[in-house]
Amino acid sequence: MANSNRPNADISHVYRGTFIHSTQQTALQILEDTLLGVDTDGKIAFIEKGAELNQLSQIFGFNPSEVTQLAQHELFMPGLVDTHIHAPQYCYAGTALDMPLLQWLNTYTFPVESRFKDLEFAHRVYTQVVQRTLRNGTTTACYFATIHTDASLLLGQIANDFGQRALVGKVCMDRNNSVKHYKETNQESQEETCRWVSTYPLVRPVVTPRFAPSCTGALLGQLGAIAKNNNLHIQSHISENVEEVKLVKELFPESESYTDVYHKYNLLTDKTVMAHGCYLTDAELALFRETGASLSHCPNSNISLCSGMLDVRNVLKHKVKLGLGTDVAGGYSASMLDAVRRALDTSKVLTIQDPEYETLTFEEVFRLATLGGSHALSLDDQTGNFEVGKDFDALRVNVAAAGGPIDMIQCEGPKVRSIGLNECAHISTLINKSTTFDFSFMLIYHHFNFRLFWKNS
Ligand SMILES: O=c1[nH]c(=O)c2nc[nH]c2[nH]1
Ligand SMILES: [Zn+2]
Repeated sequence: MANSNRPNADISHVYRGTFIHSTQQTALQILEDTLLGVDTDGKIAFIEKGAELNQLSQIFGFNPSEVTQLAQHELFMPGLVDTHIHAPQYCYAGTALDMPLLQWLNTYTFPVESRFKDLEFAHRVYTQVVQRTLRNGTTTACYFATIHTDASLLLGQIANDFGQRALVGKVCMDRNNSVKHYKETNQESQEETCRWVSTYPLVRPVVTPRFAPSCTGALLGQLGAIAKNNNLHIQSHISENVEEVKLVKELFPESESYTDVYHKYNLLTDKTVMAHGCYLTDAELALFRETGASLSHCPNSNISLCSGMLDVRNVLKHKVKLGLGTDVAGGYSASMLDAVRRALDTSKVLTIQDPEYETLTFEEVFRLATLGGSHALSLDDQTGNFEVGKDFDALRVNVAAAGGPIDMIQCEGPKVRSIGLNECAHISTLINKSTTFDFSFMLIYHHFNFRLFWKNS
């Protein structure tokens, strides 16, 4: 029995069945007939083989008859981590994808985001995006809100009330020549960011310069200082599209690169997550590695806005922390399952272009959507996989749910012990299972308390 267990823990729940997750060493580990104990704080107290039941029940003082046994077609996987999503943009997700980034922002995004001054409207959209992402299995989300502090506070409150682990950023921008009413003065942006970070005790506030083109150097510097003085997370966008990279060169001629702009203003730290990074050079990736900053790969958005394709293999080679993001509404789907599929598609397109290119495996992308995301957000001490001491932040997936999209097909021959993407696979596969979320799925999330959500919602 592993000596990392916590025998003094008060056990509130014990589960027995199949658990799948990633570790640093193994992209996908399938643990069959496994026992997992959760303490009264919602933390994992032990993970052991089913055969150890009697011994564990004595050590931890629980009754073996109270163990929850998963059915044959069920499993637990870690909650999905969306490292980059714009909550206000959920209201137009799936539309308005007919322009490249900078024109898209001016034409659609800024006018829509300016409406979030209206708290009633914000409440409606934010409730929907939190409910939808939870139903899709996203137990941790790193949100961009808008420039409006009160509406951003509301998003944090809503995520907290629904039990989603959320990092939320009040967007900062003191530069916007196209939609003039959707920007702040430098002073407002600074003062409102300070109000934002000091008001919210429950949800982690993130310092959020929208991206270099919408902030003056002065504001970037002030935000870097606020983050440093309060030890806060930072999020922004970087090197998403060619025109944007060119614009940054023009706006910040003194900087060596786009990455250097953020670095100069102390915005690259081990609590920074930057979305996209499609056009980062090796030298810029080395700077990410050096500073501990991470990237959020948002493949749906990159394709939908015709921005580019991230070379994930190269990012991993540079040992830069990497998670996946939906980037709603540049990405049209609020599902991390979709992000997994698009990440694989992009990797395969890179292989089509260059047959020598080492395509990502499904297992590697599963890890990006779970452990990789928690690592990218510096939350890997709390979530991302099933390790003793972490929160039991899990999805209980039932592939055989009545009315679900998966057909269970009995077949002769060797038992297939794998998970994958294909909705028509012989053996039900994990990612297929996750598409049953709306039908069958029970989300168990021990964040603040033990809670159970959406059984057969
Ligand atoms: O995909 C994106 N969505 C946005 O809202 C945004 N703002 C700056 N850069 C951005 N990229
Ligand atoms: Zn974005």
